[in-house]
Amino acid sequence: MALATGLSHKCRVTVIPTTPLVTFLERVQETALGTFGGKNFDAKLYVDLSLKFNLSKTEKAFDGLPRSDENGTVSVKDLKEFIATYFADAGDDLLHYDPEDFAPEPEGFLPKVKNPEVRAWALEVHALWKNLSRKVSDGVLEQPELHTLLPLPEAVVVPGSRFIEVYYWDSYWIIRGLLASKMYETAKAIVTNFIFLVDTYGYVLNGSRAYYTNRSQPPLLSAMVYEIYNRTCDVDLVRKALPALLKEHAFWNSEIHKVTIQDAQGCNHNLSRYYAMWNKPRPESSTKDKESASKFLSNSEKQQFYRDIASAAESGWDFSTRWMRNTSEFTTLSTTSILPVDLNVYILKMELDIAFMANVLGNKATMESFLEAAEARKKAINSVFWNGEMGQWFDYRLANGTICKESETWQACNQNQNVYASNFIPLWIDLFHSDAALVENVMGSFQSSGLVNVAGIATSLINSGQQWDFPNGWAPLQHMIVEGLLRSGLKEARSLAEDIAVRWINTNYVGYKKTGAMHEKYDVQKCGESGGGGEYIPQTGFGWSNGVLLAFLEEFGWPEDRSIGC
Ligand SMILES: OC[C@H]1O[C@H](O[C@H]2O[C@H](CO)[C@@H](O)[C@H](O)[C@H]2O)[C@H](O)[C@@H](O)[C@@H]1O
Repeated sequence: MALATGLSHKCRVTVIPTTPLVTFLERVQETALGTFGGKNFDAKLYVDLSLKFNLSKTEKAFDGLPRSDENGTVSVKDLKEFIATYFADAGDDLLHYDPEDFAPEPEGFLPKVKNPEVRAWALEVHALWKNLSRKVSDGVLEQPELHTLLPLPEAVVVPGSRFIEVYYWDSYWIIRGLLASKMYETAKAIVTNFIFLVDTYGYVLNGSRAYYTNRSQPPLLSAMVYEIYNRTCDVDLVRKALPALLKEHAFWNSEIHKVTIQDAQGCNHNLSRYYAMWNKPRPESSTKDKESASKFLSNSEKQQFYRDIASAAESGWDFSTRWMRNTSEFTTLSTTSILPVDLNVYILKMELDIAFMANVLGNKATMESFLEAAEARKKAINSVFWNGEMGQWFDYRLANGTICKESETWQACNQNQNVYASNFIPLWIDLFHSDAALVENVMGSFQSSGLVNVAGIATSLINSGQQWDFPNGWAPLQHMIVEGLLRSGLKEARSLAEDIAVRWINTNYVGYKKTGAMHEKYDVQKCGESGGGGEYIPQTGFGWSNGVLLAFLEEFGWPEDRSIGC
């Protein structure tokens, strides 16, 4: 249940309270940092622990641990013993699962991949779906209060390494890979879980943990259903999904998300922003967030900063200079006062997908009203974000802090003219391809932007040390831009798309041969190198990278006589 207080509805302090277990585990996390020190410390590990006994017994034992007089530190021996006695291992509640629709070499698998070396590697990556498939244990269903893992009805595919639960936007690219792997039932099971989350919470959560209930992630459920339907023609899936999609659409257009911008002609445009329903440190990174917020003196400044941190996590771009007013100062993070291009593209896609699905189900009224909504959002995207001179769509910064006003007047200087891969995400949507001259303008701007590097598309041009900035390249961003170029129908765009896909496949391959793993992100300056930066060590596994690789190989294939590598 959301708690809302305050005067103006735009400025309401909307917070979804967390569970007593999460609050307790944050205390354990803080103690662990004091005891074990910051080296190799992963704060998330502690909020993922599940209890062996009830919370009050565990808390009593924790409070009884001997602490040093000076700073209250627990000894390494005592804390290790306490953890071993009172907690099951992180990940014990999500069991390995053998997907029934997995075949070692499915019929019709990547028909255009002719090179035997690439084919053998693609089959290894395909086999990773087995490693990454999980099902919630019966223990979680029977005693949910002992776990921060949330019960889900069906199996899931997780990203990998520290990310041992299902994630929302990752799953779109996981599903694209599963479709290339002909694992339609596994793909549908993921969607069924997300429909369950919408039914339960009103939106799809960032991930399936009690500490993620205060926010969503880039909304791609409709895109998942659309892709699965295109392959399977499963009308029942569409019938089950449509009510959840309508609910999700309402969530992203609710008071806290919707912002109205008035253009120079006096026309109002509604757009959406990220807005986490939270104003405290993120439990999975509580110790880090407290440290970052320590420079703020007042409670209300701290609360706003925490909301902006959680909202950046909601954007999937955690963290990036995109959300900072001063790109060299993390504490200027102001996610909630930015209207993001990509979020509005995803919502526009949701509107088009809903119209498509309503048509499949013969619901003409819904179809028409969502086509109208999509047209209005396209107009808004072009009025507020588009910059013809630069050939890009720029994020729009709301004036000074979180918007509390009903609407704001558009000003050119509020477009954030820094170059980000997200400035080109509208290309992903067919609606933006109707004007060939515009597509050519965007393509030229993209090619000269500095984003296209030897091993793929960089996230930005700013090397901030944050993981959603230069020199990192992320699979989802490669995929949306490549697919957008491809769909534009221009011949040169197709060859640029293929060129980028080949660079990406090469870097994935060399990285895999060197380390035996697929990586969460890559360094686009050096072929075969994984990415870095950010608040946790680089992860492997990795759901969306595997998905994008298989989707690229399915689309472009690999000729027998083309060698692979850098
Ligand atoms: O623990 C820190 C943050 O980790 C997640 O974000 C990153 O991993 C996700 C899973 O691959 C991915 O969806 C996201 O784009 C990454 O930045 C998590 O989603 C955050 O909420 C969390 O605070």
